[in-house]
Amino acid sequence: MQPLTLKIDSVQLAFNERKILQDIYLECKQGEVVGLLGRNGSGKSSLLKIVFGTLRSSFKHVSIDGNFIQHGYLQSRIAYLPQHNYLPRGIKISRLANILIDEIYWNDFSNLSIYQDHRHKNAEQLSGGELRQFEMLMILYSKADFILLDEPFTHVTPVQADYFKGVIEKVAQTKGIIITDHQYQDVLDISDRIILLKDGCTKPIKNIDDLITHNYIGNFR
Ligand SMILES: Nc1ncnc2c1ncn2[C@@H]1O[C@H](COP(=O)(O)OP(=O)(O)OP(=O)(O)O)[C@@H](O)[C@H]1O
Repeated sequence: MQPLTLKIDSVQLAFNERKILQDIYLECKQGEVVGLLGRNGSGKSSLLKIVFGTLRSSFKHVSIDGNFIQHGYLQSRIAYLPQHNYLPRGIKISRLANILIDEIYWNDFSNLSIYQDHRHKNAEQLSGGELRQFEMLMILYSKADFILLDEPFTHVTPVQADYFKGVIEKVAQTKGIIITDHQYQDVLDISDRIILLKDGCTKPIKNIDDLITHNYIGNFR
């Protein structure tokens, strides 16, 4: 089957007449990881929420293979890992897993020691790091064609971040992934393409020098 393409175009967002997003163009195909970088407050989370459909913008064009998507969260087309915790507190991990995990990934997920050790617990009985691991894994192993990851490496140890990078690369064989995180080296490691969000506009980044030119990172060389 041909890989699907998620297209995000002409997003316009302002808060209290302050323009946040104004010239946005982003594409992601199943099979690729697109890294979205940008300074604090540049609008990365807002853009991901607009694509997912939980934040309204004055204009947007989001489509999958030409079919307009108003609410990405419907029909499991798009899954989104927000910065904050999202799993409901009072439901057992095993029950959530049964609902959220795609059957093709069930063996990968259910054999993980973290699942074996904690499946009988509710989310509120997990440590912050354990909860974040489950939230991340349940998004990555979900049925969605496209995955949006907002700061997946924040609050996790380097070893966990490396493990997540491996899972991202694995599921990206069949899914399209857009990832943003301030651990930019981790993002560079796994991304096929990098887009910088600056002054409300998306800018394709060709190499590390572009990130220096755009003042996203300093020139330490
Ligand atoms: N509900 C809101 N009302 C008013 N302003 C908002 C609202 N949500 C976000 N903003 C502002 O919009 C801008 C973009 O916020 P956003 O969270 O999208 O940035 P970000 O690039 O994800 O930042 P960070 O890297 O710090 O997480 C910020 O200046 C923020 O203060």
